[in-house]
Amino acid sequence: MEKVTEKQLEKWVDHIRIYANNGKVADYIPALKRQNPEINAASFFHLDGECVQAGEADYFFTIQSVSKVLALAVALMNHGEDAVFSRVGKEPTSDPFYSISKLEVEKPSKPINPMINAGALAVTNMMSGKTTDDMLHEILDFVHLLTGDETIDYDKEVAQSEYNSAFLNRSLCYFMKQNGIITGSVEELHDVYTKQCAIQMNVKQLAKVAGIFANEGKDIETGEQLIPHHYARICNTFMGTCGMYNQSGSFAINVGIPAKSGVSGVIMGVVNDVGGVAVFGPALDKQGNSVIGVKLLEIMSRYYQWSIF
Ligand SMILES: NC(=O)CC[C@H](N)C(=O)O
Repeated sequence: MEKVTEKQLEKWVDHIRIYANNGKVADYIPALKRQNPEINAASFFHLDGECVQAGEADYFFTIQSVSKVLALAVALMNHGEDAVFSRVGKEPTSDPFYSISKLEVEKPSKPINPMINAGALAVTNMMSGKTTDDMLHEILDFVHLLTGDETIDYDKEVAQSEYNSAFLNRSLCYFMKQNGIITGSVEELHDVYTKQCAIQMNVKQLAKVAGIFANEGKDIETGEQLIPHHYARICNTFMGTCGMYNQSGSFAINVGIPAKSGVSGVIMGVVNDVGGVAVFGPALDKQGNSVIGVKLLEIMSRYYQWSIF
């Protein structure tokens, strides 16, 4: 298969810039509203270790919902499949990521999957640490392990801004607490969740993380199994079926790779046995996915024939 070259990537990133006009920066988290819609960046991490990038590849953004995949991997490694899936389902949904409706109608009342907010909150509630700091560090330590970069931290301003305004997410938690899906303090859970969403990375670091999911959970340089293969597969499957929220179906048709987006405007994509891709551009479509991110992945998938279908 032809390799992704920096020259080609630069050409595409330049070409898709204009599509940012079709979207809107997320504004329900006040600190995200300030993001510049013109910024865009992309990176591809090949499984032979070569990393190419284009645009503002050193720009740090918060990973937001991409953290849902990482927390899920940690929860699976800590507790195993049965425990995790006793608290969260495995099915896709046509509801938006912040929806509460299925919690009320589904019996038993567990969140439909771990890629929507309710499911992710239930997963974060499974971190083993005793204090909120320990819980956050389980996720951060995992990010450090995958990237090999211990300087990665969270953006305090974005975390605080979401913490101050996340009333809908609190409602999801109270609903789940009433139904025995989560335990403990809702405020403490929010403290951890908003900080995990505010973990800061650039596209190069995130493309490397995606590369590990594309490499059966193994470190790209050393081959060390960082995530058990079966759990990496579960994460990839969730990305493939639910990672783009209620756009996962059309994304599967148009792109056809496991991917996870976040409302900051990031998308992480997994090209199995080939490499990991990360794209950033803060203007979002109606479903909350980066407009230029989706566009770029459509172009790349078509050109390199990445679709798994
Ligand atoms: N789609 C997203 O990226 C959502 C993440 C965001 N922190 C929230 O919970 O609303």
